[in-house]
Amino acid sequence: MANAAIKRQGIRDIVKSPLVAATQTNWSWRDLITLCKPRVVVVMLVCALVGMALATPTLPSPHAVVFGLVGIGLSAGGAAAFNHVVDRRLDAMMLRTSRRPLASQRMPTPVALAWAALLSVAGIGLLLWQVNALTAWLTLGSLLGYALIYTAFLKRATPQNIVIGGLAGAAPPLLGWTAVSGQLGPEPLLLVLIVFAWTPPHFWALAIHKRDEYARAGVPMLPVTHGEAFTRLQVWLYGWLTVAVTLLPFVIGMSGALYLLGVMALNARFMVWNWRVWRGEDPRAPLAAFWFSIRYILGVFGVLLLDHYATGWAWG
Ligand code: HEM
Ligand SMILES: CC(C)=CCC/C(C)=C/CC/C(C)=C/COP(=O)(O)OP(=O)(O)O
Repeated sequence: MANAAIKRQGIRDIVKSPLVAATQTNWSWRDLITLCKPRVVVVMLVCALVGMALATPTLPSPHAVVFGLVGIGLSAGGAAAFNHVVDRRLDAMMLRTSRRPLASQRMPTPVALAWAALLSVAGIGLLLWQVNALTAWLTLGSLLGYALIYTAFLKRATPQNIVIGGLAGAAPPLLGWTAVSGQLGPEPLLLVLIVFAWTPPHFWALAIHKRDEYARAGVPMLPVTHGEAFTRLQVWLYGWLTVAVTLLPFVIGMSGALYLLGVMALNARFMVWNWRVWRGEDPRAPLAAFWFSIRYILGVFGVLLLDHYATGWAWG
């Protein structure tokens, strides 16, 4: 009886082998959207839009805004789809990611690969054709930075993976800025620095909550390699770094008093959550801090935008 069960299991394994799975077609069009990590990309596009607005004292040209956002969005979606392809086996080992189209084997890998390539070529091509070469090459750098350097190498190699890889995710405000102005400058680099400093508290809060899953899958995230207490301290310290960096737009005169007030209120709540993570007394704090971090980054870019136009109108 036991032998028969083992045989049936074996047959199930053969049926589910990668070769057979590659011919499965029970995926839907919605899976193509899932591959793009749409909610992450939308927040990135908000950051890019703020970069566009801040690049000029007047309103940015609708042409640069529309083609810039579509090009950056397609490229980021393509990068995310490549991440699903590269990580498909790893994603299958973690509950949070196991239902993804490739991890669950409901979509053949070549379909996802073709989709990732199509989005990426369309995105970079559109930026080259309708926006400018600088934005196209910087976007390509971010795409490769996330899809290749972070996903295929850093993620599996070092607990500093998200710190270094965070540079690719932090690029959108700079991409928005160059799409409108065609040039680099200290201001857009400061916007990148804000997202860059925010990434560790954003991600490590979640990684603390998902520590056991990462450990089982063998991914060297900081709570796995250096323990939970050390990671909680890092969330607290990078939280302070983020606070310091978010004050710089006011310090260098890029943003006004409205920004300062807004960002101080956001920083206070952000640090309350990071403090709760650091203390480690509330087991729900890391996940709550992770979700707040998303509202926080939207809030920071929201007040940057509000301040830019409010100050502009006040000056007439
Ligand atoms: C290397 C840098 C980053 C890492 C490692 C990271 C990691 C993660 C992870 C693991 C999740 C959970 C995803 C899920 O369960 O579906 C997540 C969610 C999220 N991240 Fe990040 N992130 C990074 C950068 C960013 C950036 C730059 C932004 C936007 C500016 C961002 C915005 C979001 C949003 C909006 C969500 C929620 C998605 C949802 O609701 O499903 N992340 N991040
Ligand atoms: C062109 C451009 C702007 C590119 C940026 C691309 C992009 C969508 C970056 C997202 C950052 C992110 C969610 C990382 C998590 O990856 P993970 O693999 O560690 O998380 P997972 O386990 O949820 O897949």
